[in-house]
Amino acid sequence: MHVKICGLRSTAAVEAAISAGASHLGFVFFAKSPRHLGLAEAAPLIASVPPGVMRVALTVNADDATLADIASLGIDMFQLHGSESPERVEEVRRAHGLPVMKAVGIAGPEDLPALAEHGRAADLLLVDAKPPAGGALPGGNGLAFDWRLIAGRRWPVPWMLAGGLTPETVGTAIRLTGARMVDVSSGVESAPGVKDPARIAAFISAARAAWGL
Ligand SMILES: O=C(O)c1ccccc1N[C@@H]1O[C@H](COP(=O)(O)O)[C@@H](O)[C@H]1O
Repeated sequence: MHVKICGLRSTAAVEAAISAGASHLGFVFFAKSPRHLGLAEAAPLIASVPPGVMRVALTVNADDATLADIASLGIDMFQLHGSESPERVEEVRRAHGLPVMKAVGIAGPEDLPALAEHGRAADLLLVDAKPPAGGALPGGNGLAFDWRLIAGRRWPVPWMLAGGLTPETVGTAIRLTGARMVDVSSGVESAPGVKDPARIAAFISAARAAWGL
């Protein structure tokens, strides 16, 4: 069961995600996001995560000094959510010795080749909706894409489905795409950056039901 709850900013939200059974917790290091954490805010949250739950640091086109500072907090994986090339993904994996999940935005069939390209460099793909042109955030917009575009497709590495998922839609998304891993941020919030424990529990329960667990 692989469910990532992203954009956690408080102890209560971290505890809610863990008690609901999340496998991955995401922490956002991107100043323009309502979910952004500074290093000092993130440190105690990351330290409170029990062994066995993956601590994922989301960054957007970050440089190596920034990535090193974040890695020093004790994370398990980077989620690169900017316009990083496959070469940059490979460089980050080597420089920081951590697995990398690369987000790829999908709006139409023309976006699908990027998944195969990044699948040759990343450890994991995050198949997300493409952000609106000129939008402030490259993700976390609560936008879904047409899941039929990826139905039955496979890539060289494992992949996680994201983009506008909610407790109400995640079951259909899993059934249509065959996703074995899902990721959510705004769909389990009561306001931007404020996680709702009841929606976190409902999301994980709906995903489990779709997987027959
Ligand atoms: O959550 C953010 O603020 C964010 C900022 C910059 C890049 C990515 C971000 N979030 C990620 O986007 C996807 C989809 O989010 P949503 O469920 O549609 O809100 C998710 O993986 C978040 O990790």
